[in-house]
Amino acid sequence: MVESLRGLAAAFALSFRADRARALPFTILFSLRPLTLVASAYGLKLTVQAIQAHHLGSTIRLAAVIALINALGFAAGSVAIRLAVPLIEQTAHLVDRELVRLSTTSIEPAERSGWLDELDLLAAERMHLAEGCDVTSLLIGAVLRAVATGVALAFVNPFLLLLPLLAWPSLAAGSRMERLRQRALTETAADQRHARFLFEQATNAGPAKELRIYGLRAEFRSRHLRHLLAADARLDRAGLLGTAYVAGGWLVFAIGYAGAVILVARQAVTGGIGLGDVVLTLTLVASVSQQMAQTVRFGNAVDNSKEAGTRLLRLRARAQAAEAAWTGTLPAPRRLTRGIELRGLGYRYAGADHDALADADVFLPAGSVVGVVGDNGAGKSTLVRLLAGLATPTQGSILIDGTDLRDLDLAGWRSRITAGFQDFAKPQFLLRETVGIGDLPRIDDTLAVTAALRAADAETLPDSVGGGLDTPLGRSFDDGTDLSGGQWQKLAVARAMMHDDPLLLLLDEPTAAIDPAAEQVLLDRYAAAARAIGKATGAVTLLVSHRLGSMRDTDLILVVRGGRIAETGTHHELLALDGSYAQLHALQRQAYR
Ligand SMILES: Nc1ncnc2c1ncn2[C@@H]1O[C@H](COP(=O)(O)OP(=O)(O)OP(=O)(O)O)[C@@H](O)[C@H]1O
Repeated sequence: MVESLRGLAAAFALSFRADRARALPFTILFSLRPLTLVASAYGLKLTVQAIQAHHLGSTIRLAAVIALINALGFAAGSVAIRLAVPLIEQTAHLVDRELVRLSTTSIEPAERSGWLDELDLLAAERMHLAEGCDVTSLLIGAVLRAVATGVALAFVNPFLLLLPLLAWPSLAAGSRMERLRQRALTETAADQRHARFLFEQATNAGPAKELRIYGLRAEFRSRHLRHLLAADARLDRAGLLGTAYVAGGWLVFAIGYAGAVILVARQAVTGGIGLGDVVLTLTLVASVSQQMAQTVRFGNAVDNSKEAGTRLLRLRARAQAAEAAWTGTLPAPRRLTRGIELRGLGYRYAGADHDALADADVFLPAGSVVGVVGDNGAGKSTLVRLLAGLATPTQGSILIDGTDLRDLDLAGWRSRITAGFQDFAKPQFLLRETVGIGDLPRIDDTLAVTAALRAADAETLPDSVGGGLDTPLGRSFDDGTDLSGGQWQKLAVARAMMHDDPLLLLLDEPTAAIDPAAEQVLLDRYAAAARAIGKATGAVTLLVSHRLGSMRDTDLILVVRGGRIAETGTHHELLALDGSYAQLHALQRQAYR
């Protein structure tokens, strides 16, 4: 209960953060507006009494006051609605910014798939968060109206106070219905995610090609449908059960409503109350039922916002906990003098039954270029993630010139890393920015961008795309130029060359999309640049690759197998060892002969 109220408060607070100037008057107007209905019913009672007493002056004055109250209520309602639209839009923008922030937390929570499911659900519920202020004001208004109605009815007959209580089951049923729906949504998140990924694969130009060639359209359609149907069936079951609860709740209220009308009619006939009280009671009782119908309808909206707000708080807490695991504050060294040591290093993903990396003990000397090879799933990318501080070790440690990486300030360490990945980003920016973001302060430094492009064997790219460095890249621009996979990857490598004083250069399969001739040129240039940087700052370069040809000139090679570092040495030492590296090397030589 407390947790879900905190969720609603979090959703409510978002609107105040997004647009306080609109949120405050909106909340006041929308919350107080329902009170005008109770005030108007009370005015009606006084008017009937004035008519019965034949006071024309009082009757006219009271009628004028009722008209004024109603006009105020109407005006408050229309101003609030005008404020609501831009307020919800502004809040939705803030929610989007928060979603981007959460999905790019500096350290990923270890349980990544659960984390991604929650993020997906929150993205789908973004409008429930954006409407947090709307529904909270509605709730405050409903509570104020219920209290005022209760007080007015209690003066007529204290038993009438039971009526709002009898409305409770239908409210509780509405909220139960929403909880059932939310549980069903959480339980079907995996099916919905599968369905969405299959849909994206089928509708995305690149992957859709394979679907056509392999005749997979029917297979994809049936798998997509299977996941959708599984999710729908579970949601339908929750919907049916919820509807049964709500119908039961309404039945209880209908019985109470009939009882209230009979009670007041009896009291009036026996002379217990006057006509004014009858009018007051019937107006308020009718309005209670109307309010209940509205509250059940909007009760779902309140529950939706509560759920979305609770999910937001949960995700914030998980992101915070993951980031809090990194407590270091020491600045990164200006240069590496000794190197990087992996001491008993290991990592196990949350929920996994085995270590992705275990007992890694190896020293990477300052200024060296280190190659990492191994089968798919051996643990190479996990090592890269640990070195980049994207995840924290679950075993052992990484020592940077003798200092535990976790004792270093994360942002400071990251500012001294460059990285190029196989699954590189395709930012929809100008060409110069696509490279320049590798070192944000120098995003517009033409000389630095050009040098980085040269180091990535991409110096001719700006001219070949036609618009030079200022060419907009990507399909999100009207006049944007899309690049080939290899061209995008060269820009990712160029980004990794923007920094001029890194301590660690990470390249995880940086040339997978690049043709062999261009790959050799790129790796030669990259290695030359990396060695120059290594001389200046003692930087260690880590190159993950399946192509052993690119390992020949490295200073040290780590062969990773089944999450362990199985062999270490130079290319020649490993060939002489005649182990798995030598076997792989022989295999690749045969393949390329
Ligand atoms: N997010 C994750 N959650 C759970 N397990 C994961 C996750 N990412 C990777 N793993 C597991 O960790 C192990 C090591 O994966 P890793 O990505 O480090 O391998 P890799 O050597 O880089 O493989 P590849 O050459 O295919 O890129 C694998 O068994 C993989 O299934």
